[in-house]
Amino acid sequence: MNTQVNEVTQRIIERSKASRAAYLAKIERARGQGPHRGVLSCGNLAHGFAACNTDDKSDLRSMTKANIAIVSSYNDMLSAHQPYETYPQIIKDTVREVGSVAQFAGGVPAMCDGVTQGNPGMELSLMSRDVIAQAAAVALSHNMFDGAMMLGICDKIVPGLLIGSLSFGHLPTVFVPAGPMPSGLPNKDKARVRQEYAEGKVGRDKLLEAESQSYHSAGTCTFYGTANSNQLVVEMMGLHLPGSSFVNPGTELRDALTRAASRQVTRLTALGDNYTPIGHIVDEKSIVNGIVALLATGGSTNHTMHLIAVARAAGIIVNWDDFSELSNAVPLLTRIYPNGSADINHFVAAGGMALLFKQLRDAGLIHNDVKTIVGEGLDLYTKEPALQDGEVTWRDGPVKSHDTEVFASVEAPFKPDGGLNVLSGNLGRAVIKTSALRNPHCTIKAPAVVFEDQYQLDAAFKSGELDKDCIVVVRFQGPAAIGMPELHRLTPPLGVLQDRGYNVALVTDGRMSGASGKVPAAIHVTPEAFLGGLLAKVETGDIIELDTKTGALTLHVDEATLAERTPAVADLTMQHEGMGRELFGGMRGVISGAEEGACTLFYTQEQNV
Ligand SMILES: O=C(O)C(=O)C[C@H](O)[C@H](O)COP(=O)(O)O
Ligand code: SF4
Repeated sequence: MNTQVNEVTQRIIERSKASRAAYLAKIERARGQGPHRGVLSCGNLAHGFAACNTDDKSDLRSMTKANIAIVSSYNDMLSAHQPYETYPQIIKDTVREVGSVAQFAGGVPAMCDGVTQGNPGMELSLMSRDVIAQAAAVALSHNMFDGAMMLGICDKIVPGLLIGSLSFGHLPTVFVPAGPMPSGLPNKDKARVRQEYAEGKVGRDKLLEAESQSYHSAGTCTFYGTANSNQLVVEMMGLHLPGSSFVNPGTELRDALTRAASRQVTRLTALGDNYTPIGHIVDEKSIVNGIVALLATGGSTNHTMHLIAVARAAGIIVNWDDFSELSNAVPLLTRIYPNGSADINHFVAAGGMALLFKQLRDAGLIHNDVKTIVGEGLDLYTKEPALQDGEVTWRDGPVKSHDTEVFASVEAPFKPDGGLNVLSGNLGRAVIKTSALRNPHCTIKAPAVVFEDQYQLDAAFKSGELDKDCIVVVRFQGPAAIGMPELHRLTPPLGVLQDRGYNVALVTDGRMSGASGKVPAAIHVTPEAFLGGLLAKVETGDIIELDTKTGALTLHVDEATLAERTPAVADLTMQHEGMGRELFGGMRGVISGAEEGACTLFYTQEQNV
């Protein structure tokens, strides 16, 4: 076992001792005896199966058959989630074939960050993760279930479903992916047309044509953003069937995997002799395994918040120093856009999850003494799924990369580290993803140009005000201010400045998308400007230093000058109304800082006294 990975793991175990023990005791209490519907009154039960057919009713009336909850984030807005429309019936039919019952317990909302990117709706996005967690809990609170299947893929949805299902950690829970769309216009070509549009070289028609060729059918978008990072992390944590993350939708293998997942969850309930609740699968070692895999592949920076919130839901306390130290120990093994030009389908063709598990396991970079939905340890995850007589079987996976331009090796990685750094200094703490940068490190010391919302930057860019070495500061974007939107729409103009040869970087208390990458960005700055962070005192022209070698994020203004400055105050009235934003004021009021996961769900009344 890699020494650094093990040291971080032991530190997390030690830090989480009390909270993890309390969590395990909680889920043991919840476990109860026999089917959970057994504690319901006749009235509760009758309501619970009133709409079922005769067979299901008699099965549910008897306490011998497992009842499986289906929680789905289906909607037509996310290309990734559209395939889920047909899954509940597939699951119900399969579960019935093996003598149990499945009920659609509830739906959860899902926002497409691609649709809302650069628009007011994006200010609901991060908080929607917590709404999804709550909606999953509402679904499971019927307490009719002995197991659950979670249907979710994209950015905030999988983290939300993980948090929600961990609050029912006594239930065996299987996550069910639907897979990426087939490859369309390469992401790099799409990004080039965007920059040409930002420069006024092409019109909307050309831009829309490129975007539509890139995002062209059902399935997850093919860049390695937060959605695909979710799949990889969830499988690494043993909550997917082996190799199921990236099988394309609408294929026979995809449906066979959904049927196999439906059978598998019925084998894990407390009614049998292989009880495996999600609260026992998600432990300190599986969380570390997820972070290691994220780092080894240059995954989404959003997980420096999501995985902290997910771990917290299982009584496990993780922080950015854990991410940073794991990043120092983990080599970068893949080049998938934005960290390269390949897409997620190319990653699969080069070796995919089976090869990733093999390489990380053989190098001792992940813990193999973990529980999964298919048993103890991760050896089965070095296999890959294939069809045999219409059903899925697993065969040995690749032992080496089929394309070393996309998938390298631990012996000869693309970078010796995972390309995720924590910066700190008088401006606070921030994260920066270097795996997608042209140079392995970012060292910039330049004058600040300060904006208080992302839309102000357009005019400055078009006027040429930014045609220089500069550090663009976009503040009052934090969780408490306006819900911490992704500022991914800044990538094309900042990319143009970079291509013009200027040394530019972004510093913000907002966040970027998993698909962002080429422009150095110190994001998630905490404390945020709205809550007294020094960002609020930065003035255009101040010198800021950002250095991933030293980890510095420094405002070079003397203390006396800063003491005389009055912090800027942003009028956020307009950002707090319209597009439903007025409904999220309570969440903004209790949301934790970025390093605590920017989460509203662990707020306790005691905090209010
Ligand atoms: O990371 C993910 O999974 C995403 O959903 C990506 C972003 O949120 C973008 O908004 C969608 O990518 P673009 O088409 O470049 O805007
Ligand atoms: S990957 Fe992102 S852009 Fe694509 S469907 Fe999912 S949320 Fe939308």
